[in-house]
Amino acid sequence: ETSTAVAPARAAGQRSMIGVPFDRYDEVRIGLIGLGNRGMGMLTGWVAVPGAVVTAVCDTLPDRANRAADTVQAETGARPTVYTGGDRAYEELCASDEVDLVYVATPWDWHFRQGLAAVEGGKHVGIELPIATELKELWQLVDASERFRRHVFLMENCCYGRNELAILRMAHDGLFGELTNGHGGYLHDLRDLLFSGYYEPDDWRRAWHTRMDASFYSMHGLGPISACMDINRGDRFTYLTAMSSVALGLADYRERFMPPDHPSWTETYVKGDRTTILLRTDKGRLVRAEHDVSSPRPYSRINSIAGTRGLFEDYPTRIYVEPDHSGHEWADAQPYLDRYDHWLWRKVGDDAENNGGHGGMDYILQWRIVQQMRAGLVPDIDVYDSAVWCSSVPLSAESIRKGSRPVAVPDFTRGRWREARPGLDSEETDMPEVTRG
Ligand SMILES: NC(=O)c1ccc[n+]([C@@H]2O[C@H](COP(=O)([O-])OP(=O)(O)OC[C@H]3O[C@@H](n4cnc5c(N)ncnc54)[C@H](O)[C@@H]3O)[C@@H](O)[C@H]2O)c1
Repeated sequence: ETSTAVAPARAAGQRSMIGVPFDRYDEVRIGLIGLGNRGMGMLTGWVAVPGAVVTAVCDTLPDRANRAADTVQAETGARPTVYTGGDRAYEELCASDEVDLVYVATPWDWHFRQGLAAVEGGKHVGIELPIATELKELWQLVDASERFRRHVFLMENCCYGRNELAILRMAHDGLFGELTNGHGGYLHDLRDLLFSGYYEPDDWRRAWHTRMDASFYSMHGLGPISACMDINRGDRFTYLTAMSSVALGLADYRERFMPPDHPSWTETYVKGDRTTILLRTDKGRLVRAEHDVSSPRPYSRINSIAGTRGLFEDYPTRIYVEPDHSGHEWADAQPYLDRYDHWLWRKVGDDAENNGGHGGMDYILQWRIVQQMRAGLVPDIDVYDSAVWCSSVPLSAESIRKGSRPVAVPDFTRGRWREARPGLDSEETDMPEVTRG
C-alpha cells in the first residue's frame, strides 16, 4: 500500500464529524470486546465511573468472558450479557440494542473490523492503539463515522496523563513561546512479556515483529504533542520520514532465555529495535516519536515540548523556560505542574488513583468519555485525530521500505484542519447527576 495524501471523495450524504456533540445519554451502556490484560484492567474503571454500566462482554475465550461478567456482577449486582465461543462473537455484541459504547481491547489485527462493526451497528466506539494499521482502513473508519454519525476514537490514555495535560496548558499559555518541536514515543522493554505467553492468542504481539518494520505504537507520543500543537485545529502533519535500526533484541533474548523447543525459534524478526519517525507540520514544526520494545531500558515516553522560550522534558521531569531560568541548568518542574494542573485531575484525580492503572490516566480517560456522552459534549479526541496519529503505522512502514524517503500524511479532515476548535485543553464541566441507581 502506498500513501497518496489525496482525500477520497465523500459519498453522498456523508458529513464531517468535527464538532459534532454526542447525543445525551442518561446512562452509558458499555460493551467490552477483548478481556485480556488490558480489557480486564480497564473493567474496574468502566464499572466505577458514575452513570456507566457494563452491559455486555465479549472474548473469544469463554473463561475470560465469564470472568469479566463475574467481576461486573460482583461489583454491581447486574450480570452483563456474555458473547463468546468464537472470534466473530463480537458481531452479535455490535448488533445488540443494549450497548451505546463499544470498547475494543483485542489484538491489533482485529481493531479495524471490530471498530467498523460497532459503528455499523450504531455504536460509538473507543479502540485501543492503533485503530487500524492500513491507510485504506483508516479512511474507511473516517467514512463510516461520517456516514453512521457515530464517534470513533483512539483510547489514547497518555493524552490524559497528569503531566501531559499540564504541559498542554503551559504550551497554550505561551510558557514555551512559539512551539517549534516536540518529542515523544514508547520506550518500554516488553521482551519478557513478548516471549511469555502473555498475549493471547499465540503471542500475537511478538508476531508483529516478524511481519513488518514500522513504528507500531507512536500514538502515545503523537497524541499529547498533537494537542499542544493544535494538530487538526490550526496545524497539520504534512509529511513523515522514518528510520529503523537493525533488529537484534528479540533474537538475542530468545538465544539467552528460550528453550530449544519454543515456537519462537522458527521466527525471523524484521522490526528494528529502535524506530524513529519525524513529522513536519504545516507551520514548520518538527515532531519526533520513538518506538522501542525490544531493548533493555527503563520506561520512557520522553514527553518533551519545546519552543522559542524554553522546554519541558519528562523521564525525569524537568523544565527550562525564559525568563525564569538561565545558566544551562534544568529547573524543578513541580511548581509549574501544580500551577497548570488540568481541571480533570483536580476534579477526579483522587478517584483516578484508586480506580485503575497507569497512575490514574486510564480512569481520567474513561470518566471523560462517559461524561462527554452523558452531558452531550463534543469528544476531545475524534476520528480525525485518531486516524492521523495511527497513520504513522502504515506511513512509517512505507518510508522505511523506501529508504526513509518522506511520505505525505493524509488530511483526514478534508480541509478543515485550519479551523481552531477545542480539544483536550477543555473548559471545566460537571458529570451530570446520576438519576437512576
Ligand atoms: N493504552 C494502553 O496503555 C494499553 C496498555 C496495554 C494494552 N493496550 C492495547 O490493548 C489491546 C489488547 O492488549 P492486551 O495486552 O490486553 O492483549 P491480550 O493478548 O492480553 O488480550 C487480548 C484479548 O483479546 C481476545 N481476543 C482475541 N481475538 C478476539 C476476537 N476476535 N474477539 C474477541 N476477543 C478476542 C483474546 O482472547 C484476549 O483475551 C492491544 O491493542 C494493546 O496494544 C493498550
